[in-house]
Amino acid sequence: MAATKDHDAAAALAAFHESRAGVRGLVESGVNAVPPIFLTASPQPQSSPPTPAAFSIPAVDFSLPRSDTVALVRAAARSCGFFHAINHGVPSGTVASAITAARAFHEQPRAARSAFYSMEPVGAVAYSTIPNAPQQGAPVLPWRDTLRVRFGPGEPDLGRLPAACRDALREYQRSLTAFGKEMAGLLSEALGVGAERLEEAMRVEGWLMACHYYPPCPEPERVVGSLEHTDPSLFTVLAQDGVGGLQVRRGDGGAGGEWVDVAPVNGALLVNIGDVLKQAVSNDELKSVEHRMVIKSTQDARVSIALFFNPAKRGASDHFGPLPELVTAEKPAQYRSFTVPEFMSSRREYGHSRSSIERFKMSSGQ
Ligand SMILES: O=C(O)CCC(=O)C(=O)O
Ligand SMILES: [Fe+2]
Repeated sequence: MAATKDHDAAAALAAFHESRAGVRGLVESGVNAVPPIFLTASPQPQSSPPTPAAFSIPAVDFSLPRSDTVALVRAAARSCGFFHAINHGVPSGTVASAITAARAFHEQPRAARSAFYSMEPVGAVAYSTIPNAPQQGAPVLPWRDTLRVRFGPGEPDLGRLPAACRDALREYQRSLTAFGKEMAGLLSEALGVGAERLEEAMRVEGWLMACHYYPPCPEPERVVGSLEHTDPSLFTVLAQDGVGGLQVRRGDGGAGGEWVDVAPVNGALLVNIGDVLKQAVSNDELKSVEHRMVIKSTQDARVSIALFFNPAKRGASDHFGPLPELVTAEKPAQYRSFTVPEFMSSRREYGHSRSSIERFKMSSGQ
């Protein structure tokens, strides 16, 4: 019985990928019931339960005197792990054009976008519905299509992308690179190790971009946009439209925390701390917080763009571990050092487990 079910799911998954049209393709063809490979065993609440004290993601204003901005980054990165960057210097038109371009890519006619459908990157580009990491009760697929673009190392091969989308995404990545350098300096100062420390240690680059498209769903509570996960990055910067659906886990980062909605803030960029910064640098001073996507709408598609900042130093001898300045007799190193390729191979690019944390965690007595 179970074997038949597995076989059916594998066949349905293969047929879905062969359609090369993504979840958007299903919606275009007028499905009014969600196919089983998208169904979750535990229906998702579309809104977080009302919290006793209203919760909102902290804002960090980049136009304040620098020491004030650093203090806000420090407080947010230690408590919530997420913050909205405001007055961040990235032109609002650049962000808006990138969101429009990502939407245009995902909404172009089926035949045009299916030419890009690929699980693995072709050149710098892959467009697909990325399966969920296998997990008890989790659906095989999320209700989401993703265009991944790799901007480095070297010159990205973006020639195959439609011109409108190519130019806007390139411009956005260029602008975000400057923002990311600024962010790295602020985080470095927030850790008390001097503004240049992170950059000198690892060279911080935002090379991997994920343009997500969450189509409207006829039965939103029965699917997931993204399973809960932490990001395999130093930090991630997210631009999103106004539809919403992102939730973060509050509390100590453990499995018991409640889920709360992250309401989109017009003009803000959402920054979150990833596992590489938490572990390989901060020695658990900063928080890498679990988040997930629920589908909110039966009408509107949601678009978001995640840019993952990571060390550009990726050689076999480039080992990263807790910064020596942050290791003390009272707080010994919580993680052993690792190379970026070692870290990435310990989890999928969009992995949903925290196994990498366990893998690099020092066991007592080590
Ligand atoms: O689309 C979103 O808001 C979240 C995406 C995300 O968490 C990711 O790409 O890691
Ligand atoms: Fe994420």
